Amino acid sequence: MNDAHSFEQARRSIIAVGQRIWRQGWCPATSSNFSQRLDDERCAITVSGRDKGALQDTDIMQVDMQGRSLDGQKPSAETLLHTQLYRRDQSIGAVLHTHSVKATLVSMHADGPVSWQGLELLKAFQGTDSHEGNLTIPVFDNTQDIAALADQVQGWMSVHGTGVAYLIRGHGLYTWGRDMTETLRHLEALEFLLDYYWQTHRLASAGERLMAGDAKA
Ligand SMILES: CSCCC(=O)C(=O)COP(=O)(O)O
Ligand SMILES: [Zn+2]
Repeated sequence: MNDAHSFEQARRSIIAVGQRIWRQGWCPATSSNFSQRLDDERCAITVSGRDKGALQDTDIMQVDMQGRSLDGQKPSAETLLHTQLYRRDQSIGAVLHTHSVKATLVSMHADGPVSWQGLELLKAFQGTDSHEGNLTIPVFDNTQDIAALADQVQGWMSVHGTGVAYLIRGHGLYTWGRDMTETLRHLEALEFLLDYYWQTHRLASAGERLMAGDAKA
């Protein structure tokens, strides 16, 4: 695939994925950012501040793997979180970042990494072929210093492996995969798992309040 064709294909897939996940309510109010690898040196990424449910061709731009604009447009404020992933793992072909209510709730509730096990939907993740598998994703504190956050993510991955996703507290979810189709599957599975986590923990804490005699629980 030549350069122009590959950028055009990335634009089409980012625009389509934006429409699909915006309809789910996972990227409100211009939040979220999406990218797709073009080659070892470049990725296509959303321009900062654009409506992710109504992306136009001009809302997708190119950056190098240090996050520098290659066409004069202003890339996503969180570009370094995408390029960290592409630099770390050559097999990563697409990255999706979203701001769903469930991702935000779970990120605020969890006081450490979030885990799931015993669920059939875990098989949606590349490399997991049984519901008996376990998935754990880290939660990083939010910051406006995205370069520092990218370093922190890199440090975590050096110890624990690349994994498939992470949460940023009070902010949202990052996930990735070998291509956009796999990354979208990971995102949808994670949204299911976050919903499941939230509902089970909410029920558990309501039960605890009932046991403690709080009639309003
Ligand atoms: C209104 S959302 C605040 C910024 C953010 O978290 C986000 O995901 C969107 O930033 P971008 O620069 O990629 O549009
Ligand atoms: Zn964000």
